Amino acid sequence: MPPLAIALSGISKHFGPVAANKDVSLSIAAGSIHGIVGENGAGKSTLMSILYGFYEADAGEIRIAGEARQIRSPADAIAAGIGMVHQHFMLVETLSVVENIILGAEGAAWLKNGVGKARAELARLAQDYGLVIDPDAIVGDLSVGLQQRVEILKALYRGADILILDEPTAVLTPPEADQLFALLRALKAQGKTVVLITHKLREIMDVTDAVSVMRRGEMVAHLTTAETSPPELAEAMVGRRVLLRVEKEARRRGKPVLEAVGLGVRDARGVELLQDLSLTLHAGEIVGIAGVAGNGQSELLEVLAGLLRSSRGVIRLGGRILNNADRSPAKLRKLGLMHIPEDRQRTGLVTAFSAAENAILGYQEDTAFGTGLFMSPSRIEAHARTTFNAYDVRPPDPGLKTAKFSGGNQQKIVLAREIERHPKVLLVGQPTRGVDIGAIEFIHRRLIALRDAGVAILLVSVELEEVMALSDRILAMCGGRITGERAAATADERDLGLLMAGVNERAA
Ligand SMILES: Nc1ncnc2c1ncn2[C@@H]1O[C@H](COP(=O)(O)OP(=O)(O)OP(=O)(O)O)[C@@H](O)[C@H]1O
Repeated sequence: MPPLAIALSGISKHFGPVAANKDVSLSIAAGSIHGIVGENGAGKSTLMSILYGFYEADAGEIRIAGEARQIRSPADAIAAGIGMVHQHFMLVETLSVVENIILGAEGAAWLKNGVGKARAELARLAQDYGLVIDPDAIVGDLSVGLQQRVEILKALYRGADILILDEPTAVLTPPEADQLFALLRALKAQGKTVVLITHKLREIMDVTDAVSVMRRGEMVAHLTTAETSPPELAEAMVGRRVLLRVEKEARRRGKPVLEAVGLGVRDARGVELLQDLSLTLHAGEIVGIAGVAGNGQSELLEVLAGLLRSSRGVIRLGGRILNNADRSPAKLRKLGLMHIPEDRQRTGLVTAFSAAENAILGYQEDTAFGTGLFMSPSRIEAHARTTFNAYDVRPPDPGLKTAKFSGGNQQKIVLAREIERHPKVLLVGQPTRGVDIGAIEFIHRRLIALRDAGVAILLVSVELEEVMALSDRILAMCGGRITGERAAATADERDLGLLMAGVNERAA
């Protein structure tokens, strides 16, 4: 038997009435890449937070490299050789890479001699793992992929032998994800142990040696990756068979509903983020946007949703021209244009509010919930209970603060709110980010049902597979422009990849 890097036994953790971990045991071989999968709210992050000392377990034992350890704080975890890369990075954006890496590790002396030592160490790590990065770059100026690299370097700098990554690819573009996996393999080759939480079964199959499955707080399966398959994993996670592809029938689209002609958007410095962009959304169709993140897709959604002003161009909704003043999100909602924003934490939710309040955010003036001082808490709560049951939000507790829900369940609260308001036009950004596969299946079905009912849907997703599966038409974007259009039924990945890089072979 190879030595175990991590052996957890009998770990339990309650949050009030919620049993987030129930008598969980987990063994991870040293020098392996070990995946952890499970539905939203299954308890994956909680288990890893216990291992990293954010939470203390109610019961159970932690052994690291064979030795029983009390881990009461991240400092204890770091001392035990554990590093963690969180879903939301914990870097100081105004500091440089090297400053971030030594921050907290070197005490007050870092100003004088810490930097020199850290530079040498960074150069060594760059050499060993191909982790090239400019030590003097300001972290806030780096892409998300590079910021994640800084987090990994930070853990390695502190001597981590075990690296935990919580949904690391949720925020990465596909090429960045490939680079990350190359790095994880290099870490493994050097004898490090990697724990990877992800919802993407493709990633589990690609990169892990073994995988553990959690369901409703319990560990339900430990499998060798080479001996399992995505359908088997999906079934173990969800407790039923999951359809891993989208089923939709061809439909004839209706009249144009939303039209944009010659749209332009500039940032504060005058840089053009959208250039001369035109598109038409028809009733009963899903138009997908394919593009590498950062090529104007986010701005397109935001300008159509009234969150960003256009510098030029015309937007027509239901045949009527809307000027900038007509286009506040509240006015657009009244006209039947709903928006599921890409970033649930920043624009989708107020996480300090209760789940019931978030479930009506933006629609609080609906008289169904009472008016003004006479808002009806019982009606708001009943509304939340109904939608949470329909969308399987866990726990289905309207009074719980939204920050206390797992990421995927927060996403479901936003989706339910916008989808169930009977939109005419639905703008959707990253609908399944951080969402488990059972819920993805459900969300995809809801979107197809909306389209079949005549809703015009614009879909932005970094998952090209999702864009190809859901859309009727695909528009590729590069550099703030639309570089080509394809019917989804005949689109192929290579051709779309070229369009996303700005090359239109068919037009050439
Ligand atoms: N600080 C907290 N207070 C109250 N409840 C919590 C807290 N943290 C987690 N929970 C609850 O514990 C359960 C497990 O959550 P956890 O974040 O571990 O799930 P997860 O498997 O990581 O989910 P996801 O895939 O959506 O990230 C959920 O029901 C969640 O609402």
